[in-house]
Amino acid sequence: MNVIGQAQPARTGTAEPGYMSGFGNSFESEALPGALPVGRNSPQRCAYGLYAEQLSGSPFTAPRAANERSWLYRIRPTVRHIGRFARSDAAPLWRTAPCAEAELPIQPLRWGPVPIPEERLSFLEGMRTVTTAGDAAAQEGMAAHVYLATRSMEDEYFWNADGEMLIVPQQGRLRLRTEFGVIDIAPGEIAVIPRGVKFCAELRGEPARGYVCENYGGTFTLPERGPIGANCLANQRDFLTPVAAYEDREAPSRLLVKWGGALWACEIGHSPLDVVAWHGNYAPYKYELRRYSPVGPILFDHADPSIFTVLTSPSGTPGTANIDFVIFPERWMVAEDTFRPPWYHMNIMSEFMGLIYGQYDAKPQGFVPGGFSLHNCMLPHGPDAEAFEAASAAELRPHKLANTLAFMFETRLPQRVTRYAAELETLQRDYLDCWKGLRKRFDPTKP
Ligand SMILES: O=C(O)Cc1cc(O)ccc1O
Ligand SMILES: [Fe+2]
Repeated sequence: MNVIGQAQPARTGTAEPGYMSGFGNSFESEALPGALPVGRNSPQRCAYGLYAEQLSGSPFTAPRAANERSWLYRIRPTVRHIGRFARSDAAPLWRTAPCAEAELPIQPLRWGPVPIPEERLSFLEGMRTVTTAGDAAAQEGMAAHVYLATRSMEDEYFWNADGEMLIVPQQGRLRLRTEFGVIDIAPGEIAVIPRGVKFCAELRGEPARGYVCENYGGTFTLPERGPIGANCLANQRDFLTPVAAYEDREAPSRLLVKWGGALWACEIGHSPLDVVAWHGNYAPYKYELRRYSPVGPILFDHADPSIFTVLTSPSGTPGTANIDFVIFPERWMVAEDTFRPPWYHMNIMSEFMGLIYGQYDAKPQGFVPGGFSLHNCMLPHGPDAEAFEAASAAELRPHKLANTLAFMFETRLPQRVTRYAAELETLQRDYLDCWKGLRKRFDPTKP
């Protein structure tokens, strides 16, 4: 589906969000009538004196299904949105793989939520890396971050050359002003900002906290549905991409770029969010996680959590994800003669989990909203003793797991913990004790 966005008057940092629906579409949108060239990408002279610029998210020669690019019609080309770059320490706790600065004993790890400080922190300044995996320069792997934001970015803009950013708010709403348009997100929603797309993050009310998966590898896409068919899980039409909205703003501004694991900054005299029209399939989007239609066991057994995959970042090996973004949403539990919570598990993939709200069935205590856990490659995990006892004794009536939303960033690559995470006060040094109560129950005389 292609939708031409509503024409919007020229505005300066005040545009309200408007969206087009679909996933991976060839979208087109213009904020001024006729700004988008018709039937061509590079006219000799663009309307309104705009410059044409292509943004390539895949190599030119990527197969059609994985080929991603957009054409942007803008007030200035990006070469005029940069100046003399100098290293910046604006995000001192942001780390990039490979990063081997800390060593914790191998074991399952869990942290309580990081308190939001009084200090004024922008979305970038408040980025704290918890784990890194792979190698950003090899374009594989990921980093899991927590962000804490107590102020809006003002006349500050950012692009990430190292990866795309999947933003998972846990508390507080954000307005993301991007080159492609404006996206609002709140807890329960996610947004994806592709690699190279300029944006700034503003608070919409209370201070914000959430998680970010920085994806160095293949861009997130929808998983195959296989025998599930054409519907359910994350449906394409529920993904929303913003309509064009530009800023024609002349003001002393700072542009920050994360490139090669380092943060760089330069001073510029205007907003780089100056795209008046654009078309293509490489663009930011948002998604309301409550729209996810879960499919699961309706007679017996607990299916692999891959049935709850929202987005997947492919690696070169089919079926082996660079990252799976998986959620554990509200759902009915109906399986008969079944231990319903997650089973005990060891996995070649490495599992970073977070909780947006509610309670997670395998960990009724200790895993709290805003907290996170890491069950790394081939390290055991599973329901705590309390969850095991309750699930083993429960009367198996249909039961709704309501008001709960946990998620997992699962990667084929082991995740290394940063020094920040290793030294974090909320690291639960007694995490292993949650399984202590799993006493020996074996009795060879009682089949
Ligand atoms: O709880 C976890 O750590 C994740 C998880 C979920 C699930 O449904 C099955 C196995 C598993 O490890
Ligand atoms: Fe697991």
